[in-house]
Amino acid sequence: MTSGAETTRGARLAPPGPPRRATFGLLKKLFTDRLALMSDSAEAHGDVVRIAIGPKTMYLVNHPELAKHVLADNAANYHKGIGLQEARRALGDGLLTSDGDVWKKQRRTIQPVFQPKRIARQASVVANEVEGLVKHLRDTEGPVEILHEMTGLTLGVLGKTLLDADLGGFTSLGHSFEAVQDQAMFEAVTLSMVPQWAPLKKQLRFKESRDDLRRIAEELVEQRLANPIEGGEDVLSRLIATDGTREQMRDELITLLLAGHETTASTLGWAFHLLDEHPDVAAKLRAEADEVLGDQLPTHDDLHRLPYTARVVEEVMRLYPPVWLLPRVAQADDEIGGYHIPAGSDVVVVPYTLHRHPDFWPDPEKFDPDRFDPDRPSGRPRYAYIPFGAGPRFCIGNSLGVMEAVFVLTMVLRDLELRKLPGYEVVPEAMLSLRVRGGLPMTVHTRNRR
Ligand code: HEM
Repeated sequence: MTSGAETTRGARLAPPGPPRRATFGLLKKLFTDRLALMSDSAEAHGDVVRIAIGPKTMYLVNHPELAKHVLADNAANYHKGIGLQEARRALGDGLLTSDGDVWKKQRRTIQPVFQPKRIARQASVVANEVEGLVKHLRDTEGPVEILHEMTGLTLGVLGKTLLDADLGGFTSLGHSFEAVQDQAMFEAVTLSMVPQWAPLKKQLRFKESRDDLRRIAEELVEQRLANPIEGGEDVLSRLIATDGTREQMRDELITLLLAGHETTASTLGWAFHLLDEHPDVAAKLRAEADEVLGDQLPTHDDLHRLPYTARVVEEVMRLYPPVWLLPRVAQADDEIGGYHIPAGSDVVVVPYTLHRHPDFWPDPEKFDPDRFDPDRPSGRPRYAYIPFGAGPRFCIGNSLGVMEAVFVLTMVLRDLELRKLPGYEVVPEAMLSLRVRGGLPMTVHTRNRR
């Protein structure tokens, strides 16, 4: 049968999608170009696409109203899916990967750490960390690898803001997280058909990295147990106060560090790439930084006074949403957009295609921060833009991530000029998060401000 709708369970229709005989081509794309797989499927088959590859059938969701159905209205019917299930081997039952009552209890425990007032109080901590980064970049001779720098920064910020701890000594953290993610994605794209005991280099690297993360998390827990903070509001203090097992505390810590660092670091990597490509946007952002910051560090109140920088961050996350797909598994039969979705199906909401849906985004490939100008009414539905997800699983750290990204861009552009190495090709790599393949080397020049 071709791309037209097929019939399952009597008269109820399955969504359109590539025919079964396309399996080989689909597998190849799944392995080598997952973004093209998503975009081409949406273009060819529309807002709900059925993709059958070998034993797996996935349903891709590319429309705001249907995303709302899966993520919010009928969220109880959907548990976490492809990629995240595999990541569970390293993350255990932390907030990102758990479901049901385990997730609810953990969310209640962690939520207070992310209360807006508490995050606002962390603004000076974030600004100080970014100031350290700017100094370091200024003092570095030769090109810097920007993604590596952003990873160091975002981990440092998480340590200080969430854990009240200095992660500077744990230099392997960034690499270990990368290895764990690589393996989760590898298992997802090979449809978990390669046994975990197979002595592949990737798998060995995964085990070493997982052990490294566990060792670091356990050390942090032990340190805090030995030196408790009376009435501490940080994640470690809260986890300890709720009497979780050491294993739960360890898994939750690993989860928060993973969820909180790579997403923000990727956003910043893409931002520096796009600003390099669009000097007019960089000039506007810089003018705002000069006017609002002067020679000072930004404060939480300044966030409202940096609207253009905030729009740049929003537009970066539209084009390159760090979490480019939101995988779920249907617990019971459902209907999405009039199509039948059997229980047990993999349903994947795709922010990458939603954010480029031609019905909601004119000239979708264009980098245009002013799309988010509140004076330019867009008529866009709320769920056309979901970089932080939606519904009960909405990102817990969104305001911290945005504050960090805005502070980095405003402070770095005020003081420095970063330029991509001539001829360096920037290629997206769609892993658990959407990053720049092979990193982003840039040269750093001190800016003459007056
Ligand atoms: C630009 C930065 C960020 C982006 C784009 C982002 C994006 C997301 C998205 C899309 C989800 C939903 C995943 C799903 O529904 O399957 C999510 C969940 C989550 N994020 Fe973020 N995130 C960012 C920053 C952060 C930060 C700074 C933290 C802090 C630790 C964090 C912690 C989490 C956690 C723990 C979850 C799971 C929440 C739950 O299921 O209850 N994120 N994030």
